[in-house]
This record gives sequence, C-alpha cells and structure tokens, in this order.
Amino acid sequence: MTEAEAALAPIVTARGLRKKFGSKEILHGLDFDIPAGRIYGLIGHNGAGKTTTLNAILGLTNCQGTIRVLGEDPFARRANLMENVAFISDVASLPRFLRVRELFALLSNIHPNFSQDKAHSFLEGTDIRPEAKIKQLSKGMMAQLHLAVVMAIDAKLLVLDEPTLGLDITYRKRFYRRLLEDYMTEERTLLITTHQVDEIEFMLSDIMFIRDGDLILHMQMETVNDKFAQLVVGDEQSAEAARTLKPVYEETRFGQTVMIFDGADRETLASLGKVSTPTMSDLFVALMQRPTANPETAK
Ligand SMILES: Nc1ncnc2c1ncn2[C@@H]1O[C@H](COP(=O)(O)OP(=O)(O)OP(=O)(O)O)[C@@H](O)[C@H]1O
Repeated sequence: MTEAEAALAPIVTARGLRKKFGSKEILHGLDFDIPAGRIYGLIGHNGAGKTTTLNAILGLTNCQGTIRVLGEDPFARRANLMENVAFISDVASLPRFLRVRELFALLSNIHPNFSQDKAHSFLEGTDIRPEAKIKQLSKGMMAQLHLAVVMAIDAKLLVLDEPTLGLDITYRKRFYRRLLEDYMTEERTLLITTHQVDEIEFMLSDIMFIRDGDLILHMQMETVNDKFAQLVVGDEQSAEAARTLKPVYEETRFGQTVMIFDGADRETLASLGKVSTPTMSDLFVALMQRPTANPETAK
C-alpha cells in the first residue's frame, strides 16, 4: 500500500466478525468500516457485545472473520499496533502506588508515542498535582488523569469503553469537552461506547447501534437527521392519520402521542403535528424494538 492509499484506507475494517464463548455466539458476523478522522459512538444495551467488539479491535480477543486495524490483524500484531492505538476501559486501572509524576515518567519509557510534557499540560486546570499519589485521587480525578494519559499518546485511534462510568455530570461534560477540544484532529479517530448516548451525540460524526450481537444501525449523524423524524401529535385524529404513514415506534408522553418515522416525508408529518429529529436515545429505544433498522446500508 502506498502512503496516499494508506491515508485513505479505513482505520478499522471488519468483515463477518464473529465471536463465540463456548457454544454461545456473541457477535453474529459484523461488517463495518471506520474511516479516519471520525468520532464513532457504539451504542447498545448491557451484554449487546460492545466490549467484545472493542476487544476484537484491540486484539484482546481472537475472533472468526476478518478484522484489520491500520491494515493489520490486531490479534497477531497487537504489540506493534498499540503504538498507534490508545485505550481507556471502564475497568482499566492506573498503578495506585505511584505518584502522578512517576506514572508519566514510567509511561514515557514504555510507550514510544507518549509525551510527558503533553500529559503535564493536560493536568493544568485540574486539581491533580504531579506530586499526588494516584491512590489518593478521587474517582473523577482518576478519570481525568486517565484522559490526560491517553491524550498524551500520539495515537491514530483512541478507543474509550464507558470512559465516564461512575462520574458525576459535571465531570462527564468536562471530560468530553476536553477530549473534543484538545485531542481530535483529522488524523485521529475516536471510538466510544457509552450508555449515556445523549451526552456524546453532540460530538459524534457516526453512530452504530448493536443489539444482541448484530449491528442494526450504522450511519453518519447527518444521514440520521435526514432519515429519521419524530412527530408529536396532540389529538387522536392526527395520531390515526400519522399511523397510516407507518411509524417505527409509538409511545404516549404526558398525554401526547410521540412517533418515530423512518424515511417519511417531513412536510406531510408537519401537517399532523410537531416534527423534529429524534435524540439518539429516543432513536435507540425505537430501533431496539425492530428486526433491523437498515440492513442494506449497515456496512
Ligand atoms: N469471557 C467471556 N466468557 C463468556 N461470556 C462472555 C465473556 N465476555 C463476555 N461474555 C458475554 O458476551 C456478551 C456480550 O458481552 P459484552 O461485554 O461485549 O457486552 P457489552 O455490550 O459491552 O455490555 P455492557 O454494556 O454490560 O458492558 C454477554 O452476554 C457476556 O456475558
């Protein structure tokens, strides 16, 4: 592959990705590409297969089918790939017996792309002092430290598995803002899993919904806005008329009927009630009930 081809190649490619634990199949043949420079949200219920998918990308688990990260097989070439891939998991732990400064020194010895200077600069504006012992940091400070560590790695792909689990809303917001402002560039790609999709949708460029080991939606956020619409109607007559347009989901909220449509004409909907783009969590709830959201476009 030439350098120009490599620049255009997807960062992650999966074809027919399957994972079995014993006789139980957890991933049922996922096909997707993650291009460079994008911010991907991988969303699914507990046990849907998010962490298993990330583990396959990180080379932590061996799967059937094909998976390539930066053109390489992550399971076979894990050590090599980790120079260009950084990772925060919900269970990842930092060595508690070290001071922050010692952690940075250690990392600069073991990771070729880690910059101590950058890590220190990311701590500015936080309450974390370089002399602090890691075991004495609060959960929120620990998450900030973790973020400082990964942002100080010059990686092409950053994978975050529930990075803000257990943090309060202020920390969570600060965490994502920091990530977006200080880390993202066109050369970097971000893959995030979370249950709190509403908190990250502002920064996503693409979304993948996974349900019971199948990708049921894989789309750019702009396409989501074009394709899906939410309609709120206040009277039963309009609701009846709207039902003929085949909503994919319907519920009653505070006495009003809320429906979600896939591919319906917005002008027609607007004649029946208030139309908007559904939030990602509303869309998630709606699509989790259907067989598949877009089998033909889920790549
Ligand atoms: N090592 C393992 N051995 C057996 N089963 C496993 C193993 N790891 C995961 N599983 C099963 O695979 C399924 C998917 O798990 P996974 O951790 O990928 O889900 P998840 O979408 O990340 O869930 P959560 O949101 O709860 O973290 C679950 O049913 C889980 O019990």
